[in-house]
Amino acid sequence: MSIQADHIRKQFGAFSALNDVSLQVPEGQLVALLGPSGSGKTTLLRVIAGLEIPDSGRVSLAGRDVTGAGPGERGIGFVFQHYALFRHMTVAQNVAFGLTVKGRHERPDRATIDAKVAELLKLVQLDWAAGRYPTQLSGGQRQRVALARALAVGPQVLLLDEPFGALDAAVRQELRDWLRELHNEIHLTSVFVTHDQQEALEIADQVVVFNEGRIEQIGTPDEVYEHPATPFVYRFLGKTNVLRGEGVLEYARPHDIELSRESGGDFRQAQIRHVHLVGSEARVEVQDAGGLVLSAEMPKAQFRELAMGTGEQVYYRPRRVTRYPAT
Ligand SMILES: Nc1ncnc2c1ncn2[C@@H]1O[C@H](COP(=O)(O)OP(=O)(O)OP(=O)(O)O)[C@@H](O)[C@H]1O
Repeated sequence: MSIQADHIRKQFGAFSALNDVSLQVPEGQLVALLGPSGSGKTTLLRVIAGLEIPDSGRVSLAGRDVTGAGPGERGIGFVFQHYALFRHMTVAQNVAFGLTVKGRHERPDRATIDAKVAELLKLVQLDWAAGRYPTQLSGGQRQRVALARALAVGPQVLLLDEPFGALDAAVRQELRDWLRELHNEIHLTSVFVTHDQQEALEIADQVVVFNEGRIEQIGTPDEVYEHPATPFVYRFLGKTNVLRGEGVLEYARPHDIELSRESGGDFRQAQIRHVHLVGSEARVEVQDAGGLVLSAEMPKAQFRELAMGTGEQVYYRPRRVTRYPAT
């Protein structure tokens, strides 16, 4: 089911949480709402879900205006950061919950529910855990149960609010890859909120970048990363070297700062201030004669070839510079 939000405004008292936000999610896409804390991502998700009524604007699902419809009438599944599983129910009972509480006429029979639960647990790779209780599972496993539970009622749209926010880095990465694969399999129109750039860039079809209740840019991960529309998007999506901060703004990514032992061409002289070796990367901080401090990143092997260390003279050149008019 496609989602369309048109000119949404939402105030909380004098505070403008959403300020004329418009967004289109084509059927079957996985879209990330990305932005700093308080920028309005969750509010938009709640407006789409019908948990929050916008002051003005329109929400349509599959072309049908649902602005005034309650959450129950929208065919939406939810997964939140804090997996609200029922502790006294097994995994299978948790997944079955949405089906068992349906009205008598809509409720499938027991055998159909059992078959659906088995199918969903297989989908989230937890068929072995059907009889366990939530406390006997890891955080990542619980989040997969929450997802299976959301899918059980056959939603047309899935909304995820920081679904992996409470988990540690390795589990996050694993669930991220897994969610992308799951999405490739079931193609359910999905919107997820995150403040993690990497997460958005890695798994979304489209990334929507929020800032202070407005959308700064919408594009594929490659579009927003390679061609950030505004200085805010550039800075939010990765480490930024500010080559010039007045008049015209000039930014460069650390991996676009080239270092050399040799002078010449457009290389400028600098001194190495720090070297951090992190995993397979070398992060090198240099300071040039004008006092400008820059961060350069390269594969460790490449840095070793330079055979240089802290305090030594080096030459640098930004390979790629992005310019914005100063506002
Ligand atoms: N019910 C409410 N009453 C008053 N203010 C609210 C309410 N809900 C949200 N806000 C405010 O609206 C702003 C946007 O909140 P929202 O939750 O949409 O941000 P977010 O981008 O999802 O941030 P986070 O990543 O921290 O969840 C915040 O400043 C928040 O304090």
